[in-house]
Amino acid sequence: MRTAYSVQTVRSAERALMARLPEGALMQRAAAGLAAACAELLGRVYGRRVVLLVGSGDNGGDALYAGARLARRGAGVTAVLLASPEKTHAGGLAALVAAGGRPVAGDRGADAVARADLVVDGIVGIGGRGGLRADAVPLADAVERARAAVVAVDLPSGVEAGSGEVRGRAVRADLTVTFGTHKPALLVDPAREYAGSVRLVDIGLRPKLPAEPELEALQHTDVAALLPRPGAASDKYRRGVVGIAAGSARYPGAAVLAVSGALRGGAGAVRYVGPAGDAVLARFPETLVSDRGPKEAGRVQAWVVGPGAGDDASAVGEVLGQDVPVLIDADGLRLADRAAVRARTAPTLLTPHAGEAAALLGVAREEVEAARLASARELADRYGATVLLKGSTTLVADPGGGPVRVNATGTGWLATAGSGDVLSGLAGSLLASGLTARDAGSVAAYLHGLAGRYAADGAPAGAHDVAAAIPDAWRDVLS
Ligand SMILES: NC(=O)C1=CN([C@@H]2O[C@H](COP(=O)(O)OP(=O)(O)OC[C@H]3O[C@@H](n4cnc5c(N)ncnc54)[C@H](O)[C@@H]3O)[C@@H](O)[C@H]2O)[C@@H](O)CC1
Ligand SMILES: [K+]
Repeated sequence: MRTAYSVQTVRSAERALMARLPEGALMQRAAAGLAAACAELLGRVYGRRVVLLVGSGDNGGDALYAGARLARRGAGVTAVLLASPEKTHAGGLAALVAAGGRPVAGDRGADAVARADLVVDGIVGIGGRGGLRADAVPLADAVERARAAVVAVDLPSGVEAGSGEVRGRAVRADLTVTFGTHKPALLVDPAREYAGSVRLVDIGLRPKLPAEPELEALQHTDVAALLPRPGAASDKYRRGVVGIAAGSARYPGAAVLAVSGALRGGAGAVRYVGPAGDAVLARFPETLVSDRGPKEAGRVQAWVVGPGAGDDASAVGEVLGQDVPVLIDADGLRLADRAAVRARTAPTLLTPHAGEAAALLGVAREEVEAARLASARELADRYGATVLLKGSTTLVADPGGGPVRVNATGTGWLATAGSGDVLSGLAGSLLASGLTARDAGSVAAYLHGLAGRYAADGAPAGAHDVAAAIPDAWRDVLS
């Protein structure tokens, strides 16, 4: 499991660790890791031109000490100081000068950046607020124009460390070297896109961090441990039956696609109710098609409702009244009564994309995209339900707090019609197999993302290809 902690938690863990170490020891650990990553990226250090962008805080201190290490190995190091030398990290600046590095004032930074092989962004780290300040913006522009590789110190400067929001200009890095633990911005879009690849440097912080992180990203082994496996005594009913109430005369395909995901999600059987039974059977004869409403369709262990439902609210209402886990997607989100969702005692999983989440929250879509973490949490609390917010990094938030799951297996190719229907079927199937809403949502997002990669393999793929690739993703996780 990859984890990220809030800025406040990182600060208090750092304080606890620093109290037991000689002064400056933590910064030396950080700088050593940073310098090693820079050297690796450069290949050869001797004779290369390194430019440090140095803000007035400890983030700048890290950059200066790392720059001193590179200067001692023969790099030509220029430190662009955003603040006056008196307001710059004193120890770091002295170390850089002693190693032969050259400090210059901020207004000479753009020229230096243009000639650099490597730029180290130490403008601001976890102490930053509200995008880059005006004096740092021309440097960020110069960095974007430059051919140099860009390494961000702890975080790309300008992103909001704790939320992943980017409210203004921020530096775009090829690599971010972060210390002690990931910060939420390194896992959540849009900030994540600014970070490039991320390397975590161990500075000994882990024992001081609490058990519960702010964010969790599942890895293969975590997903493997959660996947349902049939035992010797399993039959189709014990493996779980998932009910799909989806599709309409206008959108029969949504039903077919939701069933296609559900059949690959581990439930023992898929039951379908709705007007698209013929289309479903034509494609998947193993489906149990019922011509009654959800209430009379027979037992299921979980329901999926909403994909392609159009404007028919009756199925949503019937499903919400049943005391089994329910996943609500697409049209169902609009049709579901919030009070009815809140009143449920069995788990509910809502799976909106940013536009649907915005409609439920009564804000603009752009606001949800800018503040994904806060939006997922807010929606979960308003509905008293688990929320899976789709996107290039999918988030899964439980109501009432606790770590939010973040999934990064997705690919841009998944942004294709019907792909969400497949995800809802898959997640519903996992719910029927007995996973919690949080686990079902995050495992489904993980498998769906991997399946998207297999299906696309560098070229466009349709939603039905994604569904067909789920078994490959499943095998990959277990191997
Ligand atoms: N505390 C610790 O034990 C450690 C801290 N480390 C480094 O220290 C950093 C945190 O240092 P600080 O608390 O000094 O804070 P930062 O260095 O992140 O930022 C504070 C400075 O940035 C300026 N600033 C704030 N917002 C800005 C903006 N929007 N645009 C431009 N400048 C802005 C402020 O004036 C302040 O001087 C971490 O990110 C990490 O790089 C590491 O050395 C590891 C150990
Ligand atoms: K930085």
